[in-house]
Amino acid sequence: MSAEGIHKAFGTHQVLKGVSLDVARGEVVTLIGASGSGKSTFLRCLNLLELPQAGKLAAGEHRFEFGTGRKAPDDARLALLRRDVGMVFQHFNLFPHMNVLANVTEGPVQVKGMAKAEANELGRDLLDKVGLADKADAFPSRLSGGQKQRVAIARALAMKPDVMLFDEVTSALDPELVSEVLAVIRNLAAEGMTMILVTHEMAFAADVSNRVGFMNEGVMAEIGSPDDVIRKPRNPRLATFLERFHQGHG
Ligand SMILES: Nc1ncnc2c1ncn2[C@@H]1O[C@H](COP(=O)(O)OP(=O)(O)OP(=O)(O)O)[C@@H](O)[C@H]1O
Repeated sequence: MSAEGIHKAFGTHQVLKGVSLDVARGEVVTLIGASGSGKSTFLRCLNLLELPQAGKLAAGEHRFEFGTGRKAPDDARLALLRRDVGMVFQHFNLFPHMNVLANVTEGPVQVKGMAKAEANELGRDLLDKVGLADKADAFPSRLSGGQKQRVAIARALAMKPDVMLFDEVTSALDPELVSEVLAVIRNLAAEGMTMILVTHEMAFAADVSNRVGFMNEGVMAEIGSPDDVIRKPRNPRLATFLERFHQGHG
């Protein structure tokens, strides 16, 4: 998928100042940067949870262009895009009144009209994939945060997206639960899923990403291999960010 020249302002606050990103099929790209640099906003622009004021977006056969005088895309087009560009959030937002399997099958049944039996089979396969085969009948309130987040990942995968967006999906978890969620993402990467992640897990980012982008004050200040961006940064702002980061997470 690709985004070109994405601009986004909230009121007078220009949060994204022309951000571009091209992600190849099967590629894993991680976005890092200080709090407020625009990482989440950019990610949300990639499936149009936020509508940019200017820029272009292309994902599979979906094409959008934003700018003065252009009409906002209608809900039907947005829904079609979001089928193909799945997203997992910091907070899992599971349906509390549905068991785990129903949470996973809700999308395929309601949005895609998949037959219940087929959806259940798909849902069980996906729960198996995220290590929760034995939790199909459990309700979300009985799960740990790490388990909830793995259900949320299975739910997003149930739509068979071409691209997955992960927005700080381990930030709300107790430290001991982080690795089980990262392991699921790592497996998806190994299977060739195209993914764009925002994370503060720097070692994980260095390990799993094909490329890492450093966002600073609403621009993509640097993008390159994990070696160039995380391990041997040359950009002084990036070096300062990483130094502060390591001090804070020492
Ligand atoms: N819906 C909104 N309305 C107004 N301002 C917003 C909105 N969403 C984000 N912002 C502002 O945009 C700026 C960038 O936020 P964003 O969440 O994209 O940053 P971030 O780099 O992801 O930071 P963090 O690492 O803290 O999540 C912040 O100043 C934030 O307050």
